[in-house]
Amino acid sequence: MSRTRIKICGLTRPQDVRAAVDAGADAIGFVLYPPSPRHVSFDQAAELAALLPPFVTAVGLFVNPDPGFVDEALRRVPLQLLQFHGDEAEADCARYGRPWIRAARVRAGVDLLEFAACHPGARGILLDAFVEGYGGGGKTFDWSLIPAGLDRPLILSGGLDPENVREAVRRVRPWAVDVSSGVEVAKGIKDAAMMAAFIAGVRDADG
Ligand SMILES: O=C(O)c1ccccc1NCC(=O)[C@H](O)[C@H](O)COP(=O)(O)O
Repeated sequence: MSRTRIKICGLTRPQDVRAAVDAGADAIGFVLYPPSPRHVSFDQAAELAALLPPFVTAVGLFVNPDPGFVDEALRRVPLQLLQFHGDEAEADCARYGRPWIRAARVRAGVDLLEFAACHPGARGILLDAFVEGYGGGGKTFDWSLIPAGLDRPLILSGGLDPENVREAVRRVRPWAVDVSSGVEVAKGIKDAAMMAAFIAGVRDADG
């Protein structure tokens, strides 16, 4: 069984990027969505992404972006993966010719298999809670709503933290987990000990 990959999202400080990498994160998410309190500018994101060693993925996070905004981000920030977290259709994501993951905000009545079918080009589907402001809400969703038979990597997100991540991994067995609020002392300010505890919990659940 392959180990669960780990994305930590919403980093804004170099020391937090270094701590996340040292703790074993596989991917680092940069919020390129100005309304978010975790938003970073292209220059900030470029500085932070430059700290990533080989084999740690820089993820650019967008919410319903104008195409020109993403084009400029791709010119100025060394991103290996795009994450679309709004209401984007397949074509809105595919137009950049870069690998992407597509977030689904989960609540009762959302057909996740249909959602995935509407996003055939997405490398993975990130399942997040349905929160105000699109994401980063620190809220879990009912994991029993996750259907069997998703045809590509599932990234479990939404309200994960060092205390619940073992149960999350053991129950859902996702390809990856994603966390933001659960390893923070304030929005955008990550805590090294909390990140290390989160990753240790994932490794513990992987066995
Ligand atoms: O992090 C944000 O501020 C954010 C704002 C708007 C859309 C998405 C956002 N984050 C996307 C992520 O991938 C978060 O890690 C995910 O929503 C989980 O957040 P949390 O529940 O706080 O762990």
